[in-house]
Amino acid sequence: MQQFLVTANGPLQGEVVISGAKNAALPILFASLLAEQPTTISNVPRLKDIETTLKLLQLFGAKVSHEDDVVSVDASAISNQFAPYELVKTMRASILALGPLLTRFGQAEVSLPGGCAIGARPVNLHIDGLRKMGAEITVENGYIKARASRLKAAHIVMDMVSVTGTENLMMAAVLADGKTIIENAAREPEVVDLAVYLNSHGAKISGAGTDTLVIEGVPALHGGQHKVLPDRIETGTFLVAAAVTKGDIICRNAAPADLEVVLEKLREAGAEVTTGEDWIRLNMTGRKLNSVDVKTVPHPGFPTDMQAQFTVLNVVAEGVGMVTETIFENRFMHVPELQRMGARIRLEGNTAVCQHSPSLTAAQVMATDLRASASLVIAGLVAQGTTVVDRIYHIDRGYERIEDKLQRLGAHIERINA
Ligand SMILES: CC(=O)N[C@H]1[C@@H](OP(=O)(O)OP(=O)(O)OC[C@H]2O[C@@H](n3ccc(=O)[nH]c3=O)[C@H](O)[C@@H]2O)O[C@H](CO)[C@@H](O)[C@@H]1O
Ligand SMILES: C=C(OP(=O)(O)O)C(=O)O
Repeated sequence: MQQFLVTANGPLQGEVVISGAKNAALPILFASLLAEQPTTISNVPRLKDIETTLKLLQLFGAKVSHEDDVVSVDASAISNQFAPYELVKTMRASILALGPLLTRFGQAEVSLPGGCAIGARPVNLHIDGLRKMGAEITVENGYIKARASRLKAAHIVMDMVSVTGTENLMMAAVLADGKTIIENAAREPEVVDLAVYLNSHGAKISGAGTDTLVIEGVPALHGGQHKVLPDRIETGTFLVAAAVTKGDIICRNAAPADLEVVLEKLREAGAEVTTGEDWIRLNMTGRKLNSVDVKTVPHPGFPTDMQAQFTVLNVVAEGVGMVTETIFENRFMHVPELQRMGARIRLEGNTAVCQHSPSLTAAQVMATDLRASASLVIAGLVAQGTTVVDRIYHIDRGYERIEDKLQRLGAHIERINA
């Protein structure tokens, strides 16, 4: 089992290159199952979830090559449509195999997914939408079994905004017979990137980035190329780390437009934030960090995947900051761990009331999910002593070489085999 040892070493300074977005690369890799010719995807981050996805694609019979940040997939000869529990259990996004396999091959059997244990995370919206498109679906022994000779277009109004739910139904609709309309669709940049990928391979999707998607079914997708958009959550995580250490960093290969609300909150917290087309600079030198209230909502609101990092920001900042989580019912697992480091946080329902905690002290803490682990590393950057973060396999699901990137910014962080 690996651990991180993190010791405070003053302000983060320098430049960090942002990787491609995990939550865009994963759906796009599953979308490659729809194409009858080879597809090449670049700016793919090197992450555990990506490795798992590539294994799944190979299991289905796709030919896959992966060099640096470029993945090529040839899904012309898929031989089976079965996604087993052993691979699917670690990764939420594996549910995204369902739509593409079902719509192209008329059948799919996919284990119910794992991923971050931040709530119940049902997949009823995925199943209901596919049923509306004519699929016969049963859920037995932890597996979703779906069949349909050819999916039919439908008018789907989603009960809740769901990112992967929208993505699954959009992918299914691409090869369905007729024009599908998805209302109350997710507007996240990663949904837009998936639509761009699909359209560049022959799909006919309009409305991506709004809450209504219109998808004109086509008989087949062809090959092509795509570059994955930058990871806005990785970017935001480094910016918060710079803010709490009173640092001055530049994130390169970033997408400032996808992070507007987070950048606004960082400015409200007292940071000087400047942006160019593909870079963001955060300068906190000699400035006072103030607490900020945040409430998680679907895009373009404040992202739930930045909530844990802002919880730490509020503990370090002057004042009292309220962090309200409205998307997931169990996304405060970082709070008890931060409390062990001296953080003054009180949970009131779905709000964490974060008080300025004059001195955080190092402790052995346990990563419970991806962004919770990132928040513990950030806390370690300002705590007195050496923080030991356990179970860092969670962080490896979503951050590419986080310790190398932090080290280059001057942080003292080391990966050890415990
Ligand atoms: C791989 C990926 O892209 N993961 C992201 C995706 O997760 P994911 O797509 O799983 O999250 P959703 O947007 O689906 O979840 C939003 C809410 O809807 C609920 N829900 C969802 C589907 C469903 O069928 N029924 C249902 O009730 C969920 O339990 C949750 O309360 O969006 C989340 C919200 O921005 C992010 O935190 C995750 O990082
Ligand atoms: C919750 C997350 O991931 P997943 O949906 O893959 O569990 C995340 O990226 O913060």
